[in-house]
Amino acid sequence: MAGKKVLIVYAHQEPKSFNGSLLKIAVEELTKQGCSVTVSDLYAMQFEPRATRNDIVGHLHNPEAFNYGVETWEAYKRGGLSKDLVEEQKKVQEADLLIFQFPLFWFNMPAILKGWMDRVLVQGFAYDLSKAYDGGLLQGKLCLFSFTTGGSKEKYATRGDIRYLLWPMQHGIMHFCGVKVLAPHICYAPESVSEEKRKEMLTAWTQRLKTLWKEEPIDCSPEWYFK
Ligand SMILES: Cc1cc2nc3c(=O)[nH]c(=O)nc-3n(C[C@H](O)[C@H](O)[C@H](O)COP(=O)(O)OP(=O)(O)OC[C@H]3O[C@@H](n4cnc5c(N)ncnc54)[C@H](O)[C@@H]3O)c2cc1C
Ligand SMILES: [Zn+2]
Repeated sequence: MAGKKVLIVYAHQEPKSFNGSLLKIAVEELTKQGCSVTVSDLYAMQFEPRATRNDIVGHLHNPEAFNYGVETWEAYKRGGLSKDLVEEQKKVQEADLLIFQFPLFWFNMPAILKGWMDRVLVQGFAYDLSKAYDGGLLQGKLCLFSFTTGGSKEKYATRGDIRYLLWPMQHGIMHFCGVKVLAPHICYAPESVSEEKRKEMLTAWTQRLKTLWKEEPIDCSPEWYFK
């Protein structure tokens, strides 16, 4: 929808990859709609995934025993987070929609993207003690997890519901921060299917993006994942 701001957090090393093609489609289609699109290309940025002392500029709240959660919360309040974190938080703050684009690694997101979650979604910025889930500090935003797998759709269907692995990402992270969750977009086994099928999957993503702003978020409750 024209005027909407979208942040795509992208975790693939290779622009010619299938994930790279999905990213390109999203940038082109959303830009065509009049959205302003920002991409955090984590590998290209050499994004630091480790949550360390380096994320705090200046003095520590408690130099005797380092506690990452407490230190980043305190640093956020006094404007003492490292520059790369402040930049990512600004992008999140401005966005109406966050799209995460990645290949599934060990039933989860790649470490570089998990590191983005660990470091950017700081207490005080994304949530607070009494402000979590529907009351999270990133209320009013939408998110969408778009990922590819190695395993086929059929294998995932027989081995159990893929929704289980969405629980920590969608509910544990995004819903916790108050973000509403759109249905995930999963491209199964792009390495194994035919060229024709790959093209079909790319077209389906373009088509979905065309009506994305009309979608209702999922009911991100335990029932959606484990019923
Ligand atoms: C550490 C690790 C852990 C993993 N864990 C899991 C796991 O738990 N579960 C699981 O299911 N999988 C797992 N995988 C597999 C992984 O999820 C897949 O390898 C990945 O999702 C494939 O996506 P890709 O973008 O890298 O594919 P690519 O190999 O980049 O792309 C597939 C094919 O699409 C082609 N292509 C790219 N763009 C286009 C285009 N525009 N038109 C047509 N063709 C195109 C490419 O040339 C390539 O031939 C794991 C992999 C690793 C490395
Ligand atoms: Zn939820």
